[in-house]
Amino acid sequence: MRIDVVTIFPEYLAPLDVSLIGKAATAGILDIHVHELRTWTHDRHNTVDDSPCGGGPGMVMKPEPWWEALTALVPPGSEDGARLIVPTPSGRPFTQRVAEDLATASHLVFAPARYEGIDRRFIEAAAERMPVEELSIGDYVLAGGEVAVLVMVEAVGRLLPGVLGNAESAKDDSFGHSSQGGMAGLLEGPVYTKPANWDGREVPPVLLSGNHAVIARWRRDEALRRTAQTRPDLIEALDPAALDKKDRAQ
Ligand SMILES: COC(=O)c1ccnc(N)c1
Repeated sequence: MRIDVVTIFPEYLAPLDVSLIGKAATAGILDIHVHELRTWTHDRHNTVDDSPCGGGPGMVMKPEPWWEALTALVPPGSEDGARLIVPTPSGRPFTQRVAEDLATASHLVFAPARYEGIDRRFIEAAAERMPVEELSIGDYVLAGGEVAVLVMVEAVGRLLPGVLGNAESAKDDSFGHSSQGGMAGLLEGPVYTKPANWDGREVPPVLLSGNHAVIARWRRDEALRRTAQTRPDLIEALDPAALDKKDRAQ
């Protein structure tokens, strides 16, 4: 997968060079390129923004530099498999399922905006050439979309084959939200490791029983319990077929 990020703060994306995403890039699984938006400006001040039409506070990012950047990174005729991702608080929620969908793309271009956002006409023109996803990482406003790009690249990148070692395989995501396996759509329950007794607190005996069927049932019950307590909306969203009769009895 090729990833292009266009930003006026390239240094914000430096963390992409470390940890698993950095390893994936080194291994050639991810081909990540960060670009300075001002590369595609031509005036003396490298202007990327201007005052909002119709008045109002702040500044709006001009469409021209973004359009030139997108055209350079996705030349006409090479749109197949390319998707433009625009991080914005007014986008649809970025979820594990969205990450799994984006992981199927061959080319992602991220357009993190600063200020009050990007002139709408850029989004509309881009949507005539390739799928455009306006995505939010949560219900809060950031100074810029770069942090959201880091979140999305990590969530998507870790799903690509070969990025995670077997030990951390994404198909058994241990922090919930995986849409695979028996925990599909549930939050993960509590996890434990050695010692069996710490601070006078015992590991649940079932986990030491060696009975894998009973352990799997206990883990699913705990996942259901935590999901019902923390995110009852996820229970509502569950496919009824995914709940067996024991679940329904709960
Ligand atoms: C400027 O971008 C944001 O403020 C932003 C982007 C993505 N998700 C959010 N919740 C905020």
